[in-house]
Amino acid sequence: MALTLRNSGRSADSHADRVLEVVRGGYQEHSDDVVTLSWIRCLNQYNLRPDKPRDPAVMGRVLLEERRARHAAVLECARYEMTTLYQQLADTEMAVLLTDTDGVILHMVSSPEFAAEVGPLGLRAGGVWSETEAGTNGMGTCIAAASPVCVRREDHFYTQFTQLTCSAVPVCDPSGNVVAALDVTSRSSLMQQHLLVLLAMTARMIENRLIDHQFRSAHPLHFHSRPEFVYTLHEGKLAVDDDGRILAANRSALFQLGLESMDEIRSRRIEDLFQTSLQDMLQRSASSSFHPVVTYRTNAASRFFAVARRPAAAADALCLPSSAVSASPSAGASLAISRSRARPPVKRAPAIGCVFEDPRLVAQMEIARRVIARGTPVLLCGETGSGKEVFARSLHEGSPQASGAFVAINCASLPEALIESELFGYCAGAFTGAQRSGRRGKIQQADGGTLFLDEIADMPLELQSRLLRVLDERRVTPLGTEESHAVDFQLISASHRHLPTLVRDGRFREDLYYRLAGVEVQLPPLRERSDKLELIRGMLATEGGPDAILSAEAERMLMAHSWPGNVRQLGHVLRTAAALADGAPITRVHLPALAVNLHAGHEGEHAASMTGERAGVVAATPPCSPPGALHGEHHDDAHSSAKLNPIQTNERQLLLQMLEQHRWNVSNVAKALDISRNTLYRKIHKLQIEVSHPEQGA
Ligand SMILES: Nc1ncnc2c1ncn2[C@@H]1O[C@H](COP(=O)(O)OP(=O)(O)OP(=O)(O)O)[C@@H](O)[C@H]1O
Repeated sequence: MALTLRNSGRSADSHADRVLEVVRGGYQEHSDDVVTLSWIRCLNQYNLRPDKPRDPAVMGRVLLEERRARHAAVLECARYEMTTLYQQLADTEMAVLLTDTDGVILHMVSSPEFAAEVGPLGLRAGGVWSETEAGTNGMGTCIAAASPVCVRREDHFYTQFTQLTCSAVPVCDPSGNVVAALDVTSRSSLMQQHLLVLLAMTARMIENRLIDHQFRSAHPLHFHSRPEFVYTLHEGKLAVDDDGRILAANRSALFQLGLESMDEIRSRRIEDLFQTSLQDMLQRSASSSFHPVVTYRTNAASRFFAVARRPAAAADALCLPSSAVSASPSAGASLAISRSRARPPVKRAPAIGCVFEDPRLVAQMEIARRVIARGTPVLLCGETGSGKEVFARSLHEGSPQASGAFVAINCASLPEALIESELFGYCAGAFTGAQRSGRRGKIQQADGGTLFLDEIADMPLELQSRLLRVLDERRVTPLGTEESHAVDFQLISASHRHLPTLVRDGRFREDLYYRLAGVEVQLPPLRERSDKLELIRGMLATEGGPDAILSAEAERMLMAHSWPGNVRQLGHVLRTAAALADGAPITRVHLPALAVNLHAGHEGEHAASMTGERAGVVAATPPCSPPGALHGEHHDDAHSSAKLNPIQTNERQLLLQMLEQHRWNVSNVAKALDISRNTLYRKIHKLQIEVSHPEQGA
């Protein structure tokens, strides 16, 4: 009943009246609705009045820094995960926030524009969002209720926050106590269920990192009832001392062992839980190259797959290169290592003949450069031959690790059995046929540089979990040895297949997908690139030699072709044409493969784009413009977006795409984006989009 009234827009004149009516109307007695309970606390316990809003409370710099120092461990473990979450959500009108248990914002990730908009509300570092200060809100209510919450617009206690929607989850320390709230606050109230799942996953990653961070001198023990879940976010994780006593456990460990709280597991021995000892587990794990080994629950038939390892601190002392040791004296070494080596980005000209002038590509490159410099992995998607590897090399060359190696591995071209040793390397005598001296794997070769995993969709499932672990821990363990090595590399992966579909079909790990796709770059197929002419001319010089000349007719044919094989096919055609012309200008007779297509005209274009769709290509690049006025819009688009910054250019493309999808009906687009028409018009104006199309059905 309270819930119905709370959500009703008709039964009270204003938001504040509605809050008062729900709380005082006697609906609260049997309510277990988290928001109603929070309203009751605000009014009855904290004496807040929804009709008397307070000025936002914001902590001064000195006090904030003191707090940050006190919460240094959780902050260090959360920063990277928060940035990754922000990039995955890819919404400029939202912020990812972390508060301590007093509701003080310790860290916030958002666009500068959104930060400027919400700063006056107190949504910034130092802002105090406890329920006692800010009434019902995502962060404060999550802490008060010690559970995940979603506080949509009118769920807020104070009217001034009803433009925002917040979802938040608690983050626990290795003792199981709530130490922080992780929150996403945005203008949109859509997809909150989905968001809560992502937030919970991010909180689990932070909690797992906290265990590693706090118990570096303990043996980590990873386990799950299914072997493929070991080394993933779903694994049970224990920290065990030299005597086999359990010091800490993550939530999954408690759940799988059927225990309720940390108190039930702390100080128990491995033998109390499993039919094995720590020493036995360490030995068997080492001889299986750290693939999970079978063990059973003590006094029960439940079977688990587990791996035990030496403490990270001991392994560091043995394996870290001296530069890394001296650069990271703190306990958080594995996190500090990658930052300690950061070098300023090296600006290099792209390789000769490498053309990237399409504004979308330029914007994508700019974004990719920025994130890879901060250690975030980049996933390149695009049709075969669209230039993913060329893009990856170019990205590496302009990155802080450009002086390191660019190490590429094609997961589709290696036999499954070889990928593992190629990636992780092996020590002397690891298996029959291994080189006597052992071999450094590609991951170690990429240390200090960039690892490029091409056709990542073809990586076998078992290896996906090992790769995930390397990415989480930034350490690699070659086959046949127990010693792990700290590694610091930039990761770029690529696929022409639609990874979310493979995830849905259970053929690709979801957690690895999210790990790889820190930022997802969609490379447009050649037929959609606005720099096609520059590419043709640039590639003619590399493929045909400096003397190769194109006749106007040949250039027209090349421009009109639909290029199902993309840039690679263009290269072949130009090479063949230059050889056939033998120094004379290239004409129609030197392009026999294209002659048919010229007459086929638009049919060819359409067929090609359909082929792309059938092959499961993600439609994140704008579809080919429909004929007529909209076509003109796209040409204009390329021209005017040159004045925008890369993020705005990207935003503009997305908005154009939506406007086209909704046949330029601004009202429908505003509805789909869950913003007002005025806000949308302001955006359209800011992003220099000309709306010459009359609204249809508005
Ligand atoms: N921007 C570019 N400028 C010049 N040449 C390019 C460009 N992009 C791609 N090429 C050429 O096109 C060919 C294919 O490029 P690349 O191997 O990067 O494509 P890919 O998308 O990685 O292909 P696959 O999906 O088959 O791995 C290469 O020979 C490369 O030289």
